[in-house]
Amino acid sequence: MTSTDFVRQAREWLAQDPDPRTRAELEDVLARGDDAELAARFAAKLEFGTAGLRGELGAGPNRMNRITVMRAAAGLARVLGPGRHVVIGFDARHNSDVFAADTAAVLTGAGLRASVMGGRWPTPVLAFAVRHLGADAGVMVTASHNPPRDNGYKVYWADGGQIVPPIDGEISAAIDAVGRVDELPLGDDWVTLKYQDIVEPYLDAVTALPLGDARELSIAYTPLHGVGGEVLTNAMVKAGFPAPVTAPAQAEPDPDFPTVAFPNPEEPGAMDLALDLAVQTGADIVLANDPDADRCAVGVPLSGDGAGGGGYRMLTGDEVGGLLAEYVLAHTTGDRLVATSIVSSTLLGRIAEEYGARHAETLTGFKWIMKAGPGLVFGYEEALGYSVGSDSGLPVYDKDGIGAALTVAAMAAQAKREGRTLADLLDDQARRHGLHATAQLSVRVDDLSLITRAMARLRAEPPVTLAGRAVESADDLSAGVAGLPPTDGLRYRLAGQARVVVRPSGTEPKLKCYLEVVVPVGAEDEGGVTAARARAVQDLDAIKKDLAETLGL
Ligand SMILES: O=P([O-])(O)O[C@H]1O[C@H](COP(=O)(O)O)[C@@H](O)[C@H](O)[C@H]1O
Ligand SMILES: [Mg+2]
Repeated sequence: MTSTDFVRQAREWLAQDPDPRTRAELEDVLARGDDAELAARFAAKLEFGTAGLRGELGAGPNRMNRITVMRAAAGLARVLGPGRHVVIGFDARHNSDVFAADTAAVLTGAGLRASVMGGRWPTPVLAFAVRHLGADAGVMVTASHNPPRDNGYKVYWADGGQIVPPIDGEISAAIDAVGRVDELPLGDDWVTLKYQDIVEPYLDAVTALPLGDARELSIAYTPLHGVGGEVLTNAMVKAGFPAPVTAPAQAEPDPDFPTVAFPNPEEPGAMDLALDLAVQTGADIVLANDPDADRCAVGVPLSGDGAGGGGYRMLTGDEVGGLLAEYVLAHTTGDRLVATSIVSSTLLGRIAEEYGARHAETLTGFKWIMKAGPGLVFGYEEALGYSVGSDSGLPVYDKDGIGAALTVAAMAAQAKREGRTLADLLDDQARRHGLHATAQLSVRVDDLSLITRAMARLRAEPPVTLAGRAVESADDLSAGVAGLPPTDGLRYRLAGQARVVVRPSGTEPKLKCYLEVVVPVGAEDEGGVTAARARAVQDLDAIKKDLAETLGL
């Protein structure tokens, strides 16, 4: 396409854009004759990725804006049809409330029913609401943990899980068939859901999870400037825990996330304030939610006696996933399924076997984990996402940072009562199954083509060894392996039970490499778990270093 085509498209865009800010921005791009900027906005469009539509705010189909959102809502309306009921939630990001109202206006204008959250509540509240209200679909306006300039649109179906193929494709096709947004009929008769209509029932559901009866625990917490604070605190108090001490500078929702480079507990530095707070208050554990509170990060004291004076370390999502899996399996009965993604730890399979439960692996993304099969009582992924269930099933068919935080607190309080810590429970698991240690190498790029080229290079010249370990097998996930749908990714199995998966992120301009090593735990007089941990760190670092060189990014 030529720059003249993009100029024409930009003018058509301007003629229907209801937002004066994006109009002014696009007028400026046109006035400057910035062809590269026009192409970045008009040469592609946002597509449903790992977690719905997600992208930078701004004018054009490849950006999040009122037109993109109204078109998405119109597409959704066409697939669902008149009379159907959609629940809509939104976080505290720039324009999230406007996008939620636009969605409700388009849906009701098309003859559907819409219920809109009356406050900026967590994503799991929306996921819960879809099932609780018996709605046909849900929309959550959020870009989760992305930088402040981004926003996004998660779509849920009647089962309360995020959409997967073929429904996402049907909605995309319906979006493509939408004409001008200024010709869409708009309604204004939607229902506003109050706290007691939906957050209260959500709290009833998550506090009904098996949480034991130990409650003595001091928690340092941060919602990372997102929407988790109020609901998490209320959930903890309702369950009988002391209210967590929250990092004051990050307690209230703020779309600019001023104290962190990236509002993602996985990113370096994001947990600093919460970790400082834990040291000051001598907390037993550190908890964090990502800004839409569907993720949960956990930190534990470094010193063996559980006192915080020696500082804290953040657990990996796989460590928390392993602990939660065992907790859920110990508190449920019957034929149970636990699931994780292919980029997460293989330890889950071992734990499942120990408890006589079934185990499944899915593609990355909670939308897939929730579709793992019947009898699912627990799902998790390394990216700090967990859905915790009980004998009566899962309260939320998506990851739930609040339900996970409650369960982690219950586990930590029970351990504390027994004079132990979560770190001790991790050591127990390592002794039984070998130390399964995971790490991530993630490279952020400005130019997405660097990722495409790196993947192509790996396919053309697969590594033969990594950190001195032979690559025993290489799977190209784009061919669809082990019955999984095809996806862009490569999986290497290395000598000595190590594994590496490389894939482009579906939510951010990043290439992600997921590493796992399994280190046998020797006798205590040979150093036991401590020695195995030291060895795992060395092994993971060595693989990371070699991989970084191989990628050349
Ligand atoms: O943003 P969230 O918290 O919803 O999290 C989303 O993105 C994560 C990272 O995905 P990717 O590796 O493709 O960037 C996924 O693991 C997760 O399932 C998805 O819901
Ligand atoms: Mg999130």
